[in-house]
Amino acid sequence: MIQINIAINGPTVSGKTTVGKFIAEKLQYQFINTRIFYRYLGYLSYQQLNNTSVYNILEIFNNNLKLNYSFNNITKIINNLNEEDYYLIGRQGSKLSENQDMRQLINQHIRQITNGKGFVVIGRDVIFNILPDAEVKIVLFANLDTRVLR
Ligand SMILES: Nc1ncnc2c1ncn2[C@@H]1O[C@H](COP(=O)(O)OP(=O)(O)OP(=O)(O)O)[C@@H](O)[C@H]1O
Ligand SMILES: Nc1ccn([C@@H]2O[C@H](COP(=O)(O)O)[C@@H](O)[C@H]2O)c(=O)n1
Repeated sequence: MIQINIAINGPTVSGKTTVGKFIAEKLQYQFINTRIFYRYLGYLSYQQLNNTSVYNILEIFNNNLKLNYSFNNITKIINNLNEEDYYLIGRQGSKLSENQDMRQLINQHIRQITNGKGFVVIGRDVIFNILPDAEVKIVLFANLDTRVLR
């Protein structure tokens, strides 16, 4: 069967993960949440004794990705962190995500992974920046009150 890529955008708590995983399971596609790569940047930065030197982290990140650190490997590392570390690397990832070189590297990496099709990719900038050529694009919306209740 022909495979495609499906990109899902939407604000926080709009249901991207729930819907994305559901679709991926139904179609037997692979699921990618782009945030994992930003958290991984934060993780590497912490491993380097909180060294936020952008080009140092960028090089390590690039080398690790070349060593086939797949989305699943990275997800395992991140999901095994305790709550405090998970929070800290999120903040660090957020800081580093302001760097355009970092964003380009992550975006390129995601494009490479998904080149063979058969992926559901969720995140803030998936539709417009990462996979503008995805065959199916979904923008999820839930109003603020609903999202707060969730
Ligand atoms: N259609 C829905 N109706 C009710 N609750 C929902 C619905 N979709 C998702 N939820 C609930 O809302 C919460 C957030 O959902 P989800 O993690 O899928 O959102 P998200 O957009 O991926 O969020 P984030 O970007 O913050 O990670 C979860 O507790 C989920 O069970
Ligand atoms: N597509 C994305 C995803 C994430 N980020 C940045 O990473 C930080 C960590 O992600 P969380 O969704 O887990 O908070 C986040 O704060 C963003 O700064 C991004 O830039 N683009």
